Amino acid sequence: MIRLQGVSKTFHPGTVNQVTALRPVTLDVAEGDFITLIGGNGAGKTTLFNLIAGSFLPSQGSIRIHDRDVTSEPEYRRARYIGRIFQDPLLGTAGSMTLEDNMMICYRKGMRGLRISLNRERRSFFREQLVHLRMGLENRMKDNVRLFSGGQRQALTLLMMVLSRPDLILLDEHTAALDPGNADLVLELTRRYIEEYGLTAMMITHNMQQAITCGNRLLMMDQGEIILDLRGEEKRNLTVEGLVERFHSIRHREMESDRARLS
Ligand SMILES: Nc1ncnc2c1ncn2[C@@H]1O[C@H](COP(=O)(O)OP(=O)(O)OP(=O)(O)O)[C@@H](O)[C@H]1O
Repeated sequence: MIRLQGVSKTFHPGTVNQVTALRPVTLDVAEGDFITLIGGNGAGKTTLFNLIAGSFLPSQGSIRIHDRDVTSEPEYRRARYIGRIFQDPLLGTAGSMTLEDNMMICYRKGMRGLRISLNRERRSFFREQLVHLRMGLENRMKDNVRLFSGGQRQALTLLMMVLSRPDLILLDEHTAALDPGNADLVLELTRRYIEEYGLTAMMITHNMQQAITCGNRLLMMDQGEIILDLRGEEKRNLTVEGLVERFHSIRHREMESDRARLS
């Protein structure tokens, strides 16, 4: 479904500020893959997401999605079929609009631009979807979203993204800014939606246990390279200690200081 061929990114090339954020990466993502992505600070995870989402152009290489070369397609066009959720729960919803209007925008996007309006039938469909969040939001459809908590907004962002029926979802530490209760809830919803709708997803996390338990494939990055790509039995049998050892045997050094945070 996605093919990155020799994709790299160097910022400020030829200057004293030159940074190689991503060394040439070749990666195939299959339809229905749920990939967890881990790695220390500055490993290149967000850069990889930015390149897939089209936030900037690669220095080298090509990106194909559904067999179409999208290497130079701008971000706003890719946003039609790529959904992205960030750490900041305020980014995914429009705070000054009502909950039902927020949902309608995404629903319309999922209908690929069909001119549809918010009627009784759709309101009741939205209400039904909100009941599944178990946050009581089905009774607050006329409230402005800015009144909601971070956890409620992130759960809503997730639901709205599903309504927009993206081909690929990019989750950039989307539970990291939430309190533990809400983080668990949003993660559980994420897993449920991905499974129920057969979504293709990539999720950056700093939590190694989460990376091991979620998804069907795990990538580990370090210094702009993908150093591990595990799936199937190999992924299922992973432990946090095993992963730390794999890192050590590949890189011949300890995992950086955030090892505690990683585990
Ligand atoms: N726009 C930019 N300009 C210059 N350097 C950048 C830019 N974006 C990222 N970098 C650098 O590229 C490297 C990789 O950064 P990236 O954000 O992809 O890492 P990451 O794995 O997501 O890290 P973290 O877990 O800390 O968010 C870092 O050295 C970073 O400082």
